[in-house]
Order: sequence, then C-alpha cells, then structure tokens
Amino acid sequence: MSASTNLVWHRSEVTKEARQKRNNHRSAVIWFTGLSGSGKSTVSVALEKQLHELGVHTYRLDGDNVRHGLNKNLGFSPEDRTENIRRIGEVANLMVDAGLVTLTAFISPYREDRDNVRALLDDKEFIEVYVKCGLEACEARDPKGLYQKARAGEIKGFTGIDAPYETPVNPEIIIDTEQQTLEQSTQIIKNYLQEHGYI
Ligand SMILES: Nc1ncnc2c1ncn2[C@@H]1O[C@H](COP(=O)(O)OS(=O)(=O)O)[C@@H](OP(=O)(O)O)[C@H]1O
Ligand SMILES: Nc1ncnc2c1ncn2[C@@H]1O[C@H](COP(=O)(O)OP(=O)(O)O)[C@@H](O)[C@H]1O
Repeated sequence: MSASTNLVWHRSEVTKEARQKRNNHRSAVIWFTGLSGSGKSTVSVALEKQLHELGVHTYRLDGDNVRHGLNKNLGFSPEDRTENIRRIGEVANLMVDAGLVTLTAFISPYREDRDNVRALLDDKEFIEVYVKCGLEACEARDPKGLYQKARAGEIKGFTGIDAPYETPVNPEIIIDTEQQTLEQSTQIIKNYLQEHGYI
C-alpha cells in the first residue's frame, strides 16, 4: 500500500485553463538537458529574462533553488539522480498548473527519467531542449573546475567522465552551443514557442 492511500482529491474552482487565459499565454515546461558546462544555466537564464520582458509569467528551477533546498538530501548516485528528477518533475507540473512557463536546468542524464516527467504532464506541456555540446568542449569550458576534479579522481561518478549521459532521441528542440551564439539559441526557442502558439 502506498503512503498516499485514502487521500481524496479536492478540486480547485480556479483551473489551469482559467489561469492561462488570465496570463494570456499557455503554460509548459521548457526542460533543458545536457552535460555539465553545455550551457543549460546560461541559456535558460537569458531566455527567462527575454520571456519576462515579453510579459510571460515564468519561473526557473535549477540547482541553486532545488539541490540546496527541496533536494538537499540527494547526491549523485543513479538512484538519487532519478529521485532528483522525479521531484523536479512534480514541482514543474505544479508550476504548469499554476500557469507558468517553467524553465528547468538539470543534467537529467537518464532518458527514462525525462520520459517519466513528460508522461506526468499533459500533451504539449513538456518541451525538451537538448543543449548539445561535446564533452571535449564542455571540459575545455569547465566553468566550475569540476571536470578537472573529476579527471583527478576527486569527484567520482561525474557525468560524461565515469557516469552516463543518455542523449535525447526526439527532443522538441536542439541547440548546439558549440555552433550557435547565446542570442541564436534563445531566438530558436522563442521562435518555437511563438510558432507553436505558447506565447
Ligand atoms: N557527480 C556529478 N555529476 C554531475 N554533476 C555534478 C556531480 N557532482 C556535482 N555536480 C554538480 O551538480 C550539477 C548537476 O546537478 P543536477 O541536479 O543537474 O544533476 S542530475 O540531473 O541529477 O544528474 C552540475 O551542475 P551543472 O554544471 O550546472 O550541470 C555540477 O555542478
Ligand atoms: N554559445 C554558448 N551558449 C551558452 N553558453 C556558452 C556558449 N559559449 C560559451 N558558453 C559558456 O559555457 C559555459 C556554460 O556553463 P553553464 O551555463 O553553467 O552550463 P550548465 O548549466 O549546462 O552546466 C558558460 O561559462 C558560458 O559562458
């Protein structure tokens, strides 16, 4: 028996649709996935700022507000990463229900975990953005010096070095941060949102 047996759902009278209507845009998760150093944080921060300036109601979830708070009891074992992504997916789902365009910036290395989040959301509410950047380039950037530590054996199970990253098979959007500027990447995503009627 699960811990949540005997709970009765109490429906709100204000619906997701009503909130979306008031906001004048649809809500969805823009789910960035990619290696450490690929550009998930950089692109999602810039995109959120631009969307905000366009009048879109946004919220960004990333390591600072999740791994230091809600998920501070989780590390980087495969099980903990799966639980990390599961909880983030649940929070993102609530934020979409609240009417927000929600941006998430986590490595989310396992395809199955990402697909589980997709399954949690309604159709078209999960926009997977593969932030493509080769390991060599990520390692050369090494913005936090973590690849150097991983190579020196000071961090075990580092994604791309001695832990897996499963490339998305059919993401809605691919941005290639070795080829595209930051400005081009945010433009590609904004175009997608406009062309598909999100904003
Ligand atoms: N072992 C290991 N592997 C990968 N990354 C590590 C590890 N240890 C710490 N870090 C730092 O944690 C950030 C990744 O956290 P995430 O929550 O995005 O990871 S995951 O989705 O649960 O795999 C990641 O941040 P980003 O560089 O922003 O991706 C790293 O700074
Ligand atoms: N075209 C680009 N798009 C995004 N980031 C880039 C690009 N070129 C270089 N960078 C740099 O790459 C690094 C990406 O780091 P970060 O955004 O923290 O990645 P992640 O969140 O995926 O770990 C930053 O230092 C950023 O300035």
